[in-house]
Amino acid sequence: MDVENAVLELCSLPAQVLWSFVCVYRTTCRSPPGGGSTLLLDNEEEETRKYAEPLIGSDCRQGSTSEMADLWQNAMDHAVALARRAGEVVREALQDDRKVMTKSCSVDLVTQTDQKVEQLIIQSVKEKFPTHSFIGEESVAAGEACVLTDCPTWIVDPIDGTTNFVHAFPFVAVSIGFSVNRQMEFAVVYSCLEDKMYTARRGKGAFCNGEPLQVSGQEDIKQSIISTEFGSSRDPEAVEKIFLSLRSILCIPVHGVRGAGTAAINMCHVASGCVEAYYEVGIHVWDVAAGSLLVSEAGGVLMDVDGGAADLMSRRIVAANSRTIAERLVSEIHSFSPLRDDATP
Ligand SMILES: Nc1ncnc2c1ncn2[C@@H]1O[C@H](CO)[C@@H](O)[C@H]1OP(=O)(O)O
Ligand SMILES: [Mg+2]
Repeated sequence: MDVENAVLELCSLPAQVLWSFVCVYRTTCRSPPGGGSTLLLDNEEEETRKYAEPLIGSDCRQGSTSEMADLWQNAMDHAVALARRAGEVVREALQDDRKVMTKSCSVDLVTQTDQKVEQLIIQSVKEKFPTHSFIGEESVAAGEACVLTDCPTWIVDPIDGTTNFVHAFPFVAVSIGFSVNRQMEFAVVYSCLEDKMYTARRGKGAFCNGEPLQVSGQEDIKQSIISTEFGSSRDPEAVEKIFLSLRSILCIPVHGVRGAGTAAINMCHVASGCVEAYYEVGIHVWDVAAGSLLVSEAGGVLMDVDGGAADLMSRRIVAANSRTIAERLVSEIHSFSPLRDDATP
């Protein structure tokens, strides 16, 4: 059962009874050693107690239930602080020469700053939340598995927009998504050169620097801006499909096609309402995990490029202000299927 729903259902019980339930739940829901999902973990004890305690002497039915049930606020606060620190490192690195290396091909770039920022984030999270899992762009590039389990998982792109960073093109983001039971719980995208901190918490809305975000209300694709990227694949078949899609969409016609050079910021633009939709084939889970929650919490929809359910591991995404715009886009996209992020080698 969902932890938060369980707590909500029990909110009419006296505080002492509730705390007993929490202790029993903690004991009974642990995974067997070495496998399975973990619902409540040692380091969440503090959070659990924090949100149970306000019940004492108060009637939870009068308003504090959502706060009480938010078990992950402490982790989210930590993610925001880490993203801000990572952003400082990125800004400082822009003052220096950037040594550029390549990964899958000559236009898939990485710098020492990508690696340094990912290490900074992962080390800090490991100290504070030692039982949590990670999927990090540079860790996967170094050979770690890219598998999403039910465990609390930090999905980290230390620099989304590395090509922009290398060229000092001013859209660079630190992207941190957090999932539990394979569902996004919170999202932090820090656009560090604009100093914009985008945050979202499941069921509680999306924000930029604390201001609530709302997707555009535009339902006519001919009055819309669509964003996408060319990505890093130069495989002729993929490039052909990318151009066919772009041509079809441009000639609907739409008001314009844009691309910030980072999937995370493109999705923040959808959440903010200045772009109606973003689509791309070839992205990775770390590019879109946080952005997906920002879009849905701002009132938008997520979809596969063929119109099915969005799948963060599939390397295909449509993120739109509405189902109408998403489905219209899908009808113009020439889709293809890159190797999934969780494909077994
Ligand atoms: N040459 C390139 N041009 C555009 N995006 C690229 C790219 N190489 C990799 N990407 C990645 O693909 C995503 C969507 O285009 C971007 O967010 C970017 O994430 P990255 O900077 O974290 O690698
Ligand atoms: Mg990225």
